[in-house]
Amino acid sequence: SGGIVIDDDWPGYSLELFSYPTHYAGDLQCVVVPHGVIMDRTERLARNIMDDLGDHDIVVLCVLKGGYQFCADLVDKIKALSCNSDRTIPMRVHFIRLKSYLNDQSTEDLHILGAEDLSFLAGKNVLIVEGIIGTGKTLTALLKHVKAFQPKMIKVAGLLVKRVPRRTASLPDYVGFEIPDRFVVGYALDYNEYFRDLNHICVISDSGKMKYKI
Ligand SMILES: O=P(O)(O)OC[C@H]1O[C@H](OP(=O)(O)OP(=O)(O)O)[C@H](O)[C@@H]1O
Ligand SMILES: Oc1ncnc2c1N=NC2
Repeated sequence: SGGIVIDDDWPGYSLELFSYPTHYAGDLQCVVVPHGVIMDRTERLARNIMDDLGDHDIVVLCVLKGGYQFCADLVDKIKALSCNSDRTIPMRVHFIRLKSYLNDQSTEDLHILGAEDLSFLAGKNVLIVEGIIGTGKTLTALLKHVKAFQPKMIKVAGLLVKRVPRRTASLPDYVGFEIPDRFVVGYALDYNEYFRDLNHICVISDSGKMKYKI
């Protein structure tokens, strides 16, 4: 499934209805996905993953930096399921860094750091965990790279999938939310390294873009 679909014309929640760091006052336009809803959706994704991969040990490949919060919470939910059921999966977690954004634009130069040698993936079940799929360039490059090491199976969990005109990557196997094509921050998603310390997924305001522009 494409996850919870958030329509283009949905105005989002007003910020004054939630708690958020005061240093971001004026930098955010609205709340798109409150933290609590992220956690509840993640809990259900954890169960779906357990149902599909519950009988193989898996290697979780966390895509930094935008995926670290979703990966941490997803692994926690899977662990909680594992210690309350007869189906448990031993999980290993590996971190790789892919960077391609400057301001709110994807750039052409995608750097892959920490993924030089993924030979330990050979024959394993790999779960790639991403915070957001925008243009899909990152995921496309990552899948190509990971496939070269001949894992047994590759599944992708993406918290957010943007509705963009020409997405290159196919939809992830597990999607949290399908969102409009607007630049969002929070829950480890950044704008020039800011807003990772925000719990809710929000749309950045124009003044916020100006304030933290490089
Ligand atoms: O589908 P795409 O258009 O490629 O965008 C998705 C990628 O962009 C962001 O990474 P970024 O380059 O901002 O690095 P960061 O996560 O370390 O901030 C995000 O974390 C995803 O990895
Ligand atoms: O909206 C976004 N916010 C943060 N990072 C990214 C986004 N889209 N692709 C990468």
